[in-house]
Amino acid sequence: MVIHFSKMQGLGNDFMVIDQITQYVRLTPELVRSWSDRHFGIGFDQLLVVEAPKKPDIDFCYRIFNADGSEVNQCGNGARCFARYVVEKQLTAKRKITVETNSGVMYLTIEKDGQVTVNMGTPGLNPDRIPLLADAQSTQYNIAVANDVLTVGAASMGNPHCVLLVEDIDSAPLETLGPMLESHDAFPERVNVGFMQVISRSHVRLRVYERGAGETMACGSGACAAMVIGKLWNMLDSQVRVELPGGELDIQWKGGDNPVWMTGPAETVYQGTIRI
Ligand SMILES: N[C@@H](CCC[C@H](N)C(=O)O)C(=O)O
Repeated sequence: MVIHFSKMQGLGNDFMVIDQITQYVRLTPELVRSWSDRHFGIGFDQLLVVEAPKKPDIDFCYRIFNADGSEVNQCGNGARCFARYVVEKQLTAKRKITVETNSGVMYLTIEKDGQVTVNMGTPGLNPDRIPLLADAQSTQYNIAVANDVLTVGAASMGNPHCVLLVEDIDSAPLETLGPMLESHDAFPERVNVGFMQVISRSHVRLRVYERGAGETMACGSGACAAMVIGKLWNMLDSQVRVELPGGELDIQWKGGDNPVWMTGPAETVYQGTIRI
């Protein structure tokens, strides 16, 4: 059987995208891992799957798998690629697209310049929603890691994130702390780990060690979570430029129950087929 796919990227966070409307493949963690392998497979951080809507008022269902084969509920850079994919593949002619993920509904808008704006929804700050094992909601949590206690912020953007403030992201101990925090007992569903350097109230630098994928060139939901946490720490304004190794995102959040808005690029790298 031959599967048609697109290879896409948003700020270097790269994806294999498949359409499960006009073709069908039974996805298993083993198959996803074999495709994600950068030496023996196609190579990607996440697999994005386009499915037919299950409800009225929804255009598509959007499923996400990490490189390690785990299925997750959110991918911000992926959402921008998803919007470009369904239009390029002529699955819709709409420029405003409503998609349903396992964690809720997302609204994607393709701008005139080709960038995509995503309504990422309201951040979840309650520990149960993140999920994080903590007695009460707080803007800062102390986590014991390797004979040290780290102070982190935590939020759900549909997926779990924790964020550490660092002086310089280039020298941040991402390779050691990233995996330790990713699978720390305090985060029962594991966590994406952001290292944020605040440059000014409207500009941060960020590196993210992603759950199930390791360090990526950019993490859209991680950029949103970092902005939310930086604003809760009163270090950031409502509109912030988040600079990641792969490029920049514009993130807006007015606080409270307002949604987080993310704008950035998305691009098809090539289209291909693979036999399974
Ligand atoms: N790269 C993504 C996030 C992908 C999922 C994440 N690794 C998780 O496990 O939650 C983004 O751009 O948001």
